[in-house]
Amino acid sequence: MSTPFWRKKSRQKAEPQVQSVPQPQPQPQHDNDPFFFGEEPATGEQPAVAPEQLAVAPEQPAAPAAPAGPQLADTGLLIDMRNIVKTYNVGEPSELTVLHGVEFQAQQREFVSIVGPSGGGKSTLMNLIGMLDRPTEGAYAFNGEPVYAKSDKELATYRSHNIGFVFQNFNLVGRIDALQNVAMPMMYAGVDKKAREARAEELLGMMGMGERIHHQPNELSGGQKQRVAIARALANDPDLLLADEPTGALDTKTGRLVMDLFHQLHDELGKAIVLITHNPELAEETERIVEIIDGRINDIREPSGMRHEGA
Ligand SMILES: Nc1ncnc2c1ncn2[C@@H]1O[C@H](COP(=O)(O)OP(=O)(O)OP(=O)(O)O)[C@@H](O)[C@H]1O
Repeated sequence: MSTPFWRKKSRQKAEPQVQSVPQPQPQPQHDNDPFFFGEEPATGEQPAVAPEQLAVAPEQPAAPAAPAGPQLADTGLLIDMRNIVKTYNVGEPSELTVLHGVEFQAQQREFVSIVGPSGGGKSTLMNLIGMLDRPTEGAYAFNGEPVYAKSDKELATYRSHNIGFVFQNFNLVGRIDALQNVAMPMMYAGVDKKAREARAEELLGMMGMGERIHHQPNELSGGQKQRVAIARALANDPDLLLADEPTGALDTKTGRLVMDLFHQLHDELGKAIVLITHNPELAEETERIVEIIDGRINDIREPSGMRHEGA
């Protein structure tokens, strides 16, 4: 059998460099809705669905005067997170530190998986990578830009242009069709109706969903819903796709097709992908496997089994 297409590339891994930085400041909690694309659609249009259907907070709190926190040197990395500590319920009896000084980096166009036992902090880290939440301590540069220097409002806009989310349960908006689901992030980004519907149609076509563009989510199979969700994640042409157990709700064969799509997006469109998975075989298909146990990085390895020093 010939080598699968996702095995064919090799990449040079640059060593990240970090400047010494001032002490971080705790940050206020952030709106953590991945489908909040900004306060109002930048087109000035009324959204096709009410904000509550989108789980979009209709009124955002005034942007906090966020301290910039520590600054990282621009290393050329896509993701550069340093000393990330996340404590939930600070100061309450239920206070719980879930991430203990995590260092997480990803190269441009890298396909990384995050694995580890349940409760270890994978989704917490994903929420931080996805800018859905802020850490208690730590620094994060995305494409060289300091993330925590941005207000919540700026972050929502920045996130919608740079990161596409794919979840286990698809998170499509019901009662609107596939085309409108995929077009929605573009409406919030200010793309006019004709252009966004044309792009949504193109993306759905790329996902093999060209025949289903006017189907609503409840008229689609699980695999089809996930393909619509992936098309939506691509709407604003982000550099990064964040996928949390994207095959978890699918049967093996359909999950395989979805995973092949991710490989295609990585290889053909150059998307960086961070995949959270409990499936070791899927993790083995990625370029680097990061294992988190009890809120700490336990191991970083390549699928060949080669270990990185300092893991
Ligand atoms: N919003 C929150 N408030 C308080 N505790 C939380 C919150 N979110 C997560 N936790 C706790 O943080 C810990 C890590 O949870 P997290 O969901 O990040 O783990 P995980 O590795 O993704 O687990 P799984 O594989 O089961 O999804 C758990 O003990 C969880 O109960």
